[in-house]
Amino acid sequence: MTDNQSLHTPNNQSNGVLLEVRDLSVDYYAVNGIVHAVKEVSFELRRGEILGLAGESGCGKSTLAYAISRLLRPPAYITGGQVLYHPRKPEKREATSHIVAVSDLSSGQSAHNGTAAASPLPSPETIDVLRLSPAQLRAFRWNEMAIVFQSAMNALNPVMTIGTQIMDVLKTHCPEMSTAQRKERAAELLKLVGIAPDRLRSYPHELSGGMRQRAVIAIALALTPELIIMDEPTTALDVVVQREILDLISSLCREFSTALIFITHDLSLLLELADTIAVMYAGKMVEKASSREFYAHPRHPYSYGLLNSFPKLHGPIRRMAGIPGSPPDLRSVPAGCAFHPRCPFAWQPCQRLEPQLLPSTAETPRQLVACHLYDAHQRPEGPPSSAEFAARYEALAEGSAIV
Ligand SMILES: Nc1ncnc2c1ncn2[C@@H]1O[C@H](COP(=O)(O)OP(=O)(O)OP(=O)(O)O)[C@@H](O)[C@H]1O
Repeated sequence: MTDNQSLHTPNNQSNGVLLEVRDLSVDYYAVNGIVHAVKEVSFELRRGEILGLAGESGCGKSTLAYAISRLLRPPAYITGGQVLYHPRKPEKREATSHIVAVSDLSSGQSAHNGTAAASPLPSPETIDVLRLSPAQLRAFRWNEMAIVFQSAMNALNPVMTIGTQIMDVLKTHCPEMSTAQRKERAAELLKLVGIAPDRLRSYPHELSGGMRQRAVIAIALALTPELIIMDEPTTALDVVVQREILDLISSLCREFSTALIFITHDLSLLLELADTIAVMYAGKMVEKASSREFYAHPRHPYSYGLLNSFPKLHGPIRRMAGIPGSPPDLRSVPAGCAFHPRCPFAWQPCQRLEPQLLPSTAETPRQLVACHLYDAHQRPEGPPSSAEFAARYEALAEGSAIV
């Protein structure tokens, strides 16, 4: 990948923060023990920003996304934290004006007793997502946030035409629209995702996988949400169609300034799509950086290993080292840094102190990393160089002992 390719830097216009996740924790109360799937995860998402969530299978990416969208079901429980959403559009504020605001919650009003819905509040500046009532949540989900799952294209109703399915969403959430307006809007949405409007009359089985996924994206866009969460939306598609869908998602997000949380195992794909990359390991966020910074200098040893587990299309040829071992059982994560048993740099503090997500270096304050290598108290000589990272992982690939 070259510099002039699509390694985006965050959109730093005056458009501020859309979503704040603060110390969010989720446990699964499974029969064989408590799984700490998400642990005190905090991050901010700006309007129009594309955030890519990466990490090995089972590190908590989907659980985090489900928690933000309040789609978790028992045995999953949110055990702490906040999800704060800052709406922008005046018309959207009107649509969600019955949603309880943080300021009103702090005055003691319950979000769950229906009072808020019965007496509409002034347009909230901040929506406390975890405290919305089921009715408020339904409005919030469609008006402000849409979710596209991996299997979404198979979740289309097989006995309803695509047009009916799009128009149903509009009918439920925009009852003021006439049938003709709904039809017009449905055709517009299909066009937007590159499907000919005459396909409104098609049933899902009459569309290819790529077209079904496009139709799902059209449904997600129906109410022009400000935030879309996509969990592995392209994994079931072949690489050519995958590329087309990604280009589509990217251009739609840029066009409408829609923020996107995109989850995938495929880090190389994220580097092309996302403004920001967040890496999770064992339920925690261990690094967050712009795609450009991340690609140039992954700071966490885990990020380095992850990035070097994928072949590069550009730049010098080098060995793919991979990461030895496997992620821990989330019912009993190792003390200290959860990655230390697999880390080629682990030393004493890593076994007892849990590192916090902090600015990596003075020069890269926006690149956050949770690693003692960047803690001047623990390592006064400063973090290792890129060459040292490469050498340690090279040694692992050669089968040398971890230092
Ligand atoms: N219903 C459940 N009961 C118990 N544990 C669960 C349940 N669902 C998920 N988990 C556990 O929670 C952890 C996080 O799972 P999650 O699906 O969020 O990870 P992920 O990073 O999205 O993985 P993948 O990329 O494979 O989808 C895993 O250890 C998983 O085994």
